[in-house]
Amino acid sequence: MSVTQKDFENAMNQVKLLKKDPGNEVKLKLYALYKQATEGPCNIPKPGAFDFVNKAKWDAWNGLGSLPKETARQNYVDLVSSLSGPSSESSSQVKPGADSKQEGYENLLVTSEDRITKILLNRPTKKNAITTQMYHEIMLALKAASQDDSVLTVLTGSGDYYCSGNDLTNFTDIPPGGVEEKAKNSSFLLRDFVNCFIDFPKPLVAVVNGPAVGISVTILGLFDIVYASDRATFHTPFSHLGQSPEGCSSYTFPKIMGSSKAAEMLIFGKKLTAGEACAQGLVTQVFPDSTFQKEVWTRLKAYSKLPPNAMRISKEIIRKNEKEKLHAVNAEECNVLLSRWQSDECMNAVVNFLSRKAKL
Ligand SMILES: CCCCCCCCCCC/C=C/C(=O)SCCNC(=O)CCNC(=O)[C@H](O)C(C)(C)COP(=O)(O)OP(=O)(O)OC[C@H]1O[C@@H](n2cnc3c(N)ncnc32)[C@H](O)[C@@H]1OP(=O)(O)O
Repeated sequence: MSVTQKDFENAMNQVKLLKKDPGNEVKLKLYALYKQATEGPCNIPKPGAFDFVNKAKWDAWNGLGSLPKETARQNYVDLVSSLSGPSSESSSQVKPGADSKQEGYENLLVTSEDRITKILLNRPTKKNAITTQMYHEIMLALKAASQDDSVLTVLTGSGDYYCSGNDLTNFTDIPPGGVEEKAKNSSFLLRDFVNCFIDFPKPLVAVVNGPAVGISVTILGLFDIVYASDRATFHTPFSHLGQSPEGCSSYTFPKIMGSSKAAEMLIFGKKLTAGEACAQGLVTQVFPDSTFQKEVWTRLKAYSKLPPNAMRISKEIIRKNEKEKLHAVNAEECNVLLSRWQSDECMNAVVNFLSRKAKL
């Protein structure tokens, strides 16, 4: 059976999550098959003999001759699946059942207990900032949660923050194709990431244990319930960063809180307290920090005993008329960001953040 584009994309994600370095020879094979599958036969001039790395890559790609794109795609998927050990499989195929902890994630802790799958952002020393790898891990965890035995899925953070948004060092890892290639890849990644939230089939709950920034705030409009500690704040400093709204917030926020309140957050970067966010409808309920975990989990355990099919079907009927619109909004936001990320305003803001400690 021939592989689909989705299988190919999944395989690309799996490669990023490989626990063990597969070695240079395999990496060259993967590179060559990827290029052949996406661009066809080698179409670039042979690098000079002393440009060792690019010459090795060119040899590997050129060596595939006129192998059809479809076959290259198939071979790529087969090669990745032969490399994926049991730990990387466990990230996409969650083991159903209670009290299980899923291995295979670097910066997430995913557990299933009492019919609730909890996805914990687990990078507290960096305030749970989301690296490129974490975007992939969260997508895999959501996919697994959508297929496991749980009836509710929870996203929460470890340490004092819920999440400080996109890890700004994601801007520094520029590939040989330059900023433009990086921006393009990031735009696809962001689109896929947000799509996972739009399409998530089970009730999705955010347990906002502390301050939330950027994308961790905007996607809240795609959750079914948002519980917040009274320590939490909600901040979307997009203009300060030379960026623009994502996570469908350009559509969900005006709908939830009205256009002028949404503008204060999304254009002017007004930071809301948990109480304010609740008054605006972004947060379902605020709890005192001292009893937050106990009260929230007691509530969620009670909800998890409700009939799962009824909950899933109710979610579906509540959301289904909006889905097409949300996908279109997501695609447009990602497209706008593609050029924002290449702007001087954005680059300067990122450089300022990354160099701030050096200035102290
Ligand atoms: C070319 C195109 C590439 C594009 C790639 C994009 C990919 C998809 C993008 C999706 C769109 C998302 C947008 C957003 O989320 S915008 C919001 C981004 N986040 C921020 O601007 C927050 C930045 N952080 C802060 O302002 C402060 O750190 C914070 C207020 C959160 C906490 O301050 P505090 O003083 O309490 O603590 P520290 O600053 O000392 O933080 C502790 C350590 O954590 C590191 N940290 C925190 N947040 C981030 C972050 N977002 N990115 C990277 N690193 C972060 C911080 O540097 C400290 O680290 P060190 O101890 O090592 O210095």
